[in-house]
Amino acid sequence: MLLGAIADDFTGASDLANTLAKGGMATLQFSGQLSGIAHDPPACEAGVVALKTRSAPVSEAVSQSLAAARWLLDQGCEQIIFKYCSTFDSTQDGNIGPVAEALLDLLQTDIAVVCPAFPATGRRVFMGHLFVADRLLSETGMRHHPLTPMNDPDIRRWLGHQTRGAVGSIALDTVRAGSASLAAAFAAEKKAGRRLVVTDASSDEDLIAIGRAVADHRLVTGASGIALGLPRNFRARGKLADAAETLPPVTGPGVVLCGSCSTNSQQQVARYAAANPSLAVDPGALASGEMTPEGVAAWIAEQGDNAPIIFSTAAPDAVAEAQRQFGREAVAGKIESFFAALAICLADAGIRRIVVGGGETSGSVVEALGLASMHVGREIDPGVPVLIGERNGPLGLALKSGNFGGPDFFSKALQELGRP
Ligand SMILES: Nc1ncnc2c1ncn2[C@@H]1O[C@H](COP(=O)(O)OP(=O)(O)O)[C@@H](O)[C@H]1O
Ligand SMILES: O=C(O)[C@@H](O)C(=O)COP(=O)(O)O
Repeated sequence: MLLGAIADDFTGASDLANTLAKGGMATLQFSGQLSGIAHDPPACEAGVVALKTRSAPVSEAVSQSLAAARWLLDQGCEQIIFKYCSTFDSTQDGNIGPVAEALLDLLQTDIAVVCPAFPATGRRVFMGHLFVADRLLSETGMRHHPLTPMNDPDIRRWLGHQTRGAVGSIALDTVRAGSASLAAAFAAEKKAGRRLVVTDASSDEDLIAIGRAVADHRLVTGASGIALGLPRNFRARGKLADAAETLPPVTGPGVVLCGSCSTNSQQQVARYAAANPSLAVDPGALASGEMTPEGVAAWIAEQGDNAPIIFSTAAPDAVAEAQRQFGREAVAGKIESFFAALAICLADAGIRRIVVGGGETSGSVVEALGLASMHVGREIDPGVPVLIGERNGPLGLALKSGNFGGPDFFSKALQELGRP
């Protein structure tokens, strides 16, 4: 393993794994529970460890990230990526800053880029501010996120709340001024003691230039865009086999599970539910025991050939009401546990294709299914690849970030999982 990554959620991990695989690296996605694979992981050039630490307490996020990093170093990784969300999902108390600083300490290094840009999905950083399409982050649906509402688009300031040390920055003009200028800017930040450097990027070319500039950095942090330029650094050193991997199609019954409440997911759910069997998860019915995973699995078994969708997706006022009634973490946990238990019932009853909406939701589902490692296949929509794991035979998954995917994503993903 040459390049190791730690992702703070599962959709983020598959987004990054997709970029590395498209860049020509033989890539595997591992689940955070490393105990099952620790001694004998399947061979790969890039390994992405998916954690569920985005909304975990800071100390847990740090300790799990360090454990994953140590494991990746033991596998021989020369560089570590810390992958967080392209909308920088976090609170003022963490977790991006504390994890990044702990990784700098572990790797005994004094500099790391911070760049959440992912232009293919409209995320750009300019003058330290994060934009989603033509809006500042704080003016998008991310201000209503159930767990990490993002109200400040200035990544330098937001990260500054989370870190012990001062945060540096490099502007787009410098990124575009050529590799010598960029290298000098990183050197200047390092000399000034600013270890985490928010770096502007607006295009794939910017990200490739940054990738070249950080070839010798032990730690790289960002969204999946930051990995665009990294595979070529290893290729230039003659380290990649460049062997094409094609995955077999996964046929068999399918299901869509969506726990994301993003604006995008709301539209995708409405579109899919209009043409397929659908069931809304009611937090109150979960709390009272009226709705159970077994009951819903039985309902799914009665549906016809069209893959049903089960969703807790709701508009911000309904989410706020459920949170007021049950508590923010409690209701999220209840819904995640429900999807996790449901996924087990379904995978053991013959479902072979599972499309999941939402990062936290995906983490619960994949961890519950006990999928230690997954192969990365073709891209379905920007940032979302086909994944294949093993549970009673091949199991095809697509883990969709709340904000990703076109309006017909769910039908497209089910089709792509089954396509040769
Ligand atoms: N109706 C709801 N009310 C309250 N919380 C919800 C509801 N539906 C989902 N959630 C919780 O909101 C969180 C959504 O996060 P996630 O799955 O990561 O989606 P996204 O990818 O959009 O961020 C999960 O913890 C989920 O359990
Ligand atoms: O970088 C991104 O936007 C995604 O890879 C990501 O992290 C997804 O997180 P969720 O939106 O919570 O699924």
